[in-house]
Order: sequence, then structure tokens, then C-alpha cells
Amino acid sequence: MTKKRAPPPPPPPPPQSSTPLISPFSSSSTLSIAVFLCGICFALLIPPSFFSKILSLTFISNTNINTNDSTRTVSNVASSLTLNSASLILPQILLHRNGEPEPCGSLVTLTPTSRIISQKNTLYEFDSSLTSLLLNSESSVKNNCNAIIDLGHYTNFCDMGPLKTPLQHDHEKLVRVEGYGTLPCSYFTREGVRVENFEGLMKLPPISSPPNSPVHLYAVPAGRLFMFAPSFVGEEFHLTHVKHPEGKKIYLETLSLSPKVFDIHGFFVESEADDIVDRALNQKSESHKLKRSSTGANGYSVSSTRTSENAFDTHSKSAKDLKQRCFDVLGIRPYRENLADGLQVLRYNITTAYIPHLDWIDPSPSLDHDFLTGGTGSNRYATILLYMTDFEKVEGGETVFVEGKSLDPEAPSQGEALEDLRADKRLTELFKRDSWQEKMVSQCKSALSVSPKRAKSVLFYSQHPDGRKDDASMHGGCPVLVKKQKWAANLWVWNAPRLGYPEAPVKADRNANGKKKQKKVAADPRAADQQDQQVHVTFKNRGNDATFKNGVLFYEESFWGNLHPGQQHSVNSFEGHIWNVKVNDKVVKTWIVGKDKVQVFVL
Ligand SMILES: O=C(O)CCC(=O)C(=O)O
Ligand SMILES: [Fe+2]
Repeated sequence: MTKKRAPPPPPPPPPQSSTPLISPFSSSSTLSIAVFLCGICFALLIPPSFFSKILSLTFISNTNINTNDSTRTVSNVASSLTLNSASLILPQILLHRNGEPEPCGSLVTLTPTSRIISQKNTLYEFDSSLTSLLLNSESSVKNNCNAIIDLGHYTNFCDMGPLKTPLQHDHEKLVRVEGYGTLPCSYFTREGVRVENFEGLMKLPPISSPPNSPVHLYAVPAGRLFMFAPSFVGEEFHLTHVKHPEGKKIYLETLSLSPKVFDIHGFFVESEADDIVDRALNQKSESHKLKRSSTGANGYSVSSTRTSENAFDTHSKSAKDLKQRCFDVLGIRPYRENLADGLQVLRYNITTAYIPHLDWIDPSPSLDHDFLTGGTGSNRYATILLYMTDFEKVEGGETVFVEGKSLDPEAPSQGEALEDLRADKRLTELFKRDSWQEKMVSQCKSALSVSPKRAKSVLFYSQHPDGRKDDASMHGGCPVLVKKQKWAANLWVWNAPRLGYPEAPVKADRNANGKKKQKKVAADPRAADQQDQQVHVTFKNRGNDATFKNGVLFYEESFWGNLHPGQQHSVNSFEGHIWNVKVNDKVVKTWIVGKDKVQVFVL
């Protein structure tokens, strides 16, 4: 059964200035160009083994594509730039589609031209160039993805088309692939580090690796997010690029392949666990304080199958640090506040539970938001669950993934577990026969379940890598079987701007203000519509009026950021949007966005 989820908390803290894209490599573009063009310098930087793979280069323009056939006719190898063979050497690549453990073909040897290297070294140009090189590569013929990576296929993989490409913050910056006009993929390492330029690609094989070790690259379609690609339970992903608050190591251990579930070792620390609980207990604001949990995307309604209590922590230091770390772990850079749901803190007492559900929110007819992630919509993509208390298996309170296989080879079947439960007098006193709680306890004992441990955390995905909802991600909070409190929290990350934000996707037949609109037939209707109507708005507090000293900006009722003297926020909004300034929880100013393309509201 798919349950609707609680409304997301108010959009959290101020949009932060973008953090630079991750680079595990000490990159400097000037240095990189110099290095690329200087065979001698280069020889000092990489292991001599790579020299065995030197090929001369050709730059290919104009290509005839036969998408049904793996053989491609490449014509007009016009601007043939044969370079000094020592100048451009890239590791051999094993290319994967996002989230897939099996590479999609045999080793790919890339032979970029000096033109590509010297002119296309920004992040977006790099994505475009690498996609073009992969498309033109002769070696990516047969593959294990039940398809041939011919030009048409690979192109379609990276560019899912206007109806299936969610608009990300940087959509306008993407550089279409030369000769094809399609959107490029972005490329990640197995651990979720984005490869930003050729210099970075060159440095990927660890110095200690055997000669000619190939590099596994994960291609993520335009508009989509990176997803880990484990091939066996127990497989680890060491995230040496993610900063741990106490300098420890963070790594993922695969708990299940479908649903995709991981134990994130070292994600957070005990002091953060204590802080989360303290803050939840001390939350004063009506919308954020601890109270009986609700379900559904349409406001607060208490459900009989979600009996926990919850609170929200959107902008404490711990919440912000955890959200940032969560994005780092997931390979999503830069951090984007509009993809993050606030930290939701949960408390369960004896017998309370949350019935199996999807975190992916069911579309609501009364909301204009486009939840359909197989298309251009936005919805929950990944969840990181944090546990603050220790529970033994017999004490219940696990998180159960009802479609997942138990890690315990001795686990009973669901029927056996139900029999055991009914033979236990204490448990029969706790749960009515045939109640959802009784059924759930039997699922918790037989399916994949994770027992809470202080400062332990789990990651799972609610979508497939291409955005479709993953029904296997059905999970729940198991009934607590003893007199003890379970404290947990979740961080939800959306695949594109989330419900409640001005840049969130709206249903195809609505405009940004919820009014029905005529369907347009255009090459990229979404991009055109959204751009047409977008208004760039700046909110400023000049500090001239003491009334606004503690001003806080809200998009309608959703927290946006502090607007104290000297502070300002620039956002893309739409005509008719309502922005409020509150002081001590009271609205002291309301602005309604007008027609002009650029507007400034000043306190
Ligand atoms: O409490 C748990 O273990 C799971 C909670 C959960 O799934 C949720 O709040 O969405
Ligand atoms: Fe959930």
C-alpha cells in the first residue's frame, strides 16, 4: 500500500551561496592546459605505464548515424589534428550507466584533440566533450546493458528528451554535444565524485594501481542525479572526499541491491545525535515542535497507521551540517537548499509504528506540483535515516524494507514469524490479532530490517536512476515492543526543486500560478514556459528601519532565510508569488511579485 506522506516542512534556511563543484583533484585550469600541451611536463605527472596506450588523434565532425546498427559510418573526418602522441593520454574507460554495476561495453580508449582539451575545459564543456568523445569512440560497441551503445542509443541515454529531463539549477549552462545537438551526460566515479575536466580524468587511476588499470565512469543523464551502483551485498564505497566532523572515515556498506539500501558508516557522531534530540524537545514553533505525526501532502492530518511523533529541525547548525554532508555523500554538488527537506525528527513509544510506505509522494489532484519523476517532475529521491537510540532486535523499532531480503540467514518466513508472535503472550497483549501492527511485526522479523543504533545511519533510494518511482523502496518504522523510546530522524533529498519552492516543476497543463493554460507545442515547452514567466526578485534589508531588525523572509509560510539589516536574497520567482517578512512570528510585510522581469523589494 502506498501511503501519502506528511507535508514537507517549511523550506529550510537561507539559500546559501553556491559552494564550488567538488574536485578531489587540485585543479587549476591554466595549469591543466599547460600540462596537456607539454609532453615533457606530463611525463612527470603520470605513471609511465600509460604511455603504452598512446594513439594519434582525429577530431571528428559531421557523423552519419545508423541507430539500428552497431556499425557507424563516420564521414568527413575533416579537421584531423594529429598531435604529438605524448601530449594527450587518458586512462581507458569502462563506462557505466548511472546506478548500474555492469559496464556498458568493452574498454574505451579516448583520443581527444588539442582543440577539445584547450577550448573545452570548463565543467559543462567537459561534459559535452567527453560525451562526444564517447559517442565517437570505436571501442564502445558491444555491451552488457542489453543494448548497443550506438550513437542514437547513447545520445538518448544522456538526453532523455524535453519531457523526461527535469530542470536543474544549471540547466541553462549545459553545452549541447557538438554534431548531435543533444544534452550531454555528467560523469562520476564509483564513489560519486564528479569528474570535472580532462585533467581530473587523467588523474583517476590511483598511482598504486596496476599498469593500464581502467577507470570506471558512471554516466548520469542530463537533469538526473548520481546513484551508487553496488553489485553485491556487503560491497563497500569509501567516501574519502567527504569530510567527517571528527576526521573519521565515511563509507557505505551495501545492505540490499533492490531496494538499494546502504549502511553509511561514520555519517554522524554521538554529539550530533544528542543535539538533534535536544532541539526536537525544545522546539517551540507550532509547525516544528514535536507532535503526533501526520501523513499526506495536503496539510496536517493524523493517521491511524503512523502513530509516531515528529518534529522538524530546518536550520540549526547540526541540521545544516547534516544536510550538507548528506549531499556530499550522495554526490550532489553544489548543495541546493531547494532539493533538501528539513531534518524530520521522529519519536516512537511502545507499540507505535509507521506502516510500510514509500517516501515518494503520491501526486495530489489538488496540488499543481508535478510529482511525476519519470518525466520532469520532482519528488523524494533518496532518504538518509539517522538513529539516535540503541535497540536490540527483540525490542523492535527496526526500519523494515518489506521487499528486501533479510541479512539473517536464519530469519523466519513471515508465516513463521506470525506464529512465533502469537505464541508470545506479552506480544499478543500489545497488538490485536490481525491488526496492521501485528502483520508488521511479522514482516519486521522476516524481511530486511535495520535495528536502530546510536549514531548509525542508513541510505536508500525511492527512485530508479532514470527517475521512475522504485516500488521496492517500500519501508516502515516497526512497532516498538518494549517500554523504551526510539529516536530517529530523516533527511530527504529530492531529484529536482521540491514542492513549495518557486522553481519547482508544475503540472504540464498549469502555469506557475496554478491556472490552467493552453498546452504549447514547442521544442522544449517546459524550458520555454518557465523562462518566459520567471521573475528575478531581490529582497533587501537596508537596515534603516529598526522594526525589521530581526526580519525573516518567508515564501508564503515557508521559511526562506533571515533578512536582517544588510542581508539580501535573490531568487527566481513568478508573478503572483507572495513573500512575507516576519518578526517574532508575525507578518510585518507582504510583497506580491509583479510582472516586471527584475524586481527589488527593500525594507
Ligand atoms: O522510523 C523509521 O524507522 C522509518 C521512518 C520513516 O520511514 C519515515 O518517517 O518516512
Ligand atoms: Fe519513510
